[in-house]
Amino acid sequence: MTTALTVRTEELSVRFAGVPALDRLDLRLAPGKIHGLLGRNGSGKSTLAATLAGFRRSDVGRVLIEGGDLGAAQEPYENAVVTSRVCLIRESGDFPGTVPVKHALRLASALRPYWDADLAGDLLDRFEVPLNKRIQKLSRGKRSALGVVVGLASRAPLTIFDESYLGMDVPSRNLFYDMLLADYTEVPRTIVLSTHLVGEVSAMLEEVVILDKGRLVTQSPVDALRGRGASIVGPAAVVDEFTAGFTVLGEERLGGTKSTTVLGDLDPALLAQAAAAGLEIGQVGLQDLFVHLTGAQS
Ligand SMILES: Nc1ncnc2c1ncn2[C@@H]1O[C@H](COP(=O)(O)OP(=O)(O)OP(=O)(O)O)[C@@H](O)[C@H]1O
Repeated sequence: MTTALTVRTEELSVRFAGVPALDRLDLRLAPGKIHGLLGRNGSGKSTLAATLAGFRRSDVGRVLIEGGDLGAAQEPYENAVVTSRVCLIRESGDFPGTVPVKHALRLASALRPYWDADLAGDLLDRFEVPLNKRIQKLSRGKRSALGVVVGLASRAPLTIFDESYLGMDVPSRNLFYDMLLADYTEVPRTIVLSTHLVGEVSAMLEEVVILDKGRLVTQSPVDALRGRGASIVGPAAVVDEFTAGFTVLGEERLGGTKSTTVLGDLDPALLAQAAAAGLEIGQVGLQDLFVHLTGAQS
């Protein structure tokens, strides 16, 4: 049984040729949760993932990892005790291309103190990754699946998937999400899913970190974030009247019925007024909030 790790960053900045990819980030990733690391292309997700995993050094500020069998806070960079407990899976795979899959698995099992060989075998079967094929001969999707197998079977107390599953087709991604949830329930650990496919992963996430141009836009439990908006459904004219004055995130129409997504708190008096007017109030989708907060186009 592994013990989940806590991650903190203090004023974390990483620059490339003087240009900040991460700009003074103060974060805390609570242990034993599934965190979404969300941001548009170039927002700094991969840089943050690599810095948390100790692949990259910070220019200013620091990353601290603590809890579990690590105890007191330690920095991951050039720290083998920490990095053996942190598994970062990137889309590139980071595997040597010339060796067969089974060699890569042997290497992973030697490096990972919580490796579960039975789980690795089961996942390889489910994703149909051939053991004897050289990694460079695998299709992009199967290479991604190998990354996912290693990431899950490592059972690392901090596991980060940096868009590692994007090369997989939809059925394989759905299998990944199912296997991740099942194994996380059995062996809770701190999971970070970096993605811009917000709609696909939103049901799994407990907390989100949203980055934009290297800056922290928000860090929040998903429910609290969803509570920052609402969808109002009902006859179009009534919806329009009710939502006048709110910031509108999106609108959809089906015949005379309209659904408008708004930002802002709806207090109990307003909710009662909406119900009396025959309107239905629902939760706002994470994707809509993400688009609004980052100025992205859906
Ligand atoms: N090795 C590098 N050298 C120079 N600039 C880099 C390097 N890696 C990242 N950057 C820059 O840092 C910024 C953040 O990039 P990063 O890859 O972390 O973003 P991302 O959110 O993961 O993007 P994507 O979703 O497109 O993968 C970008 O402006 C990128 O061009």
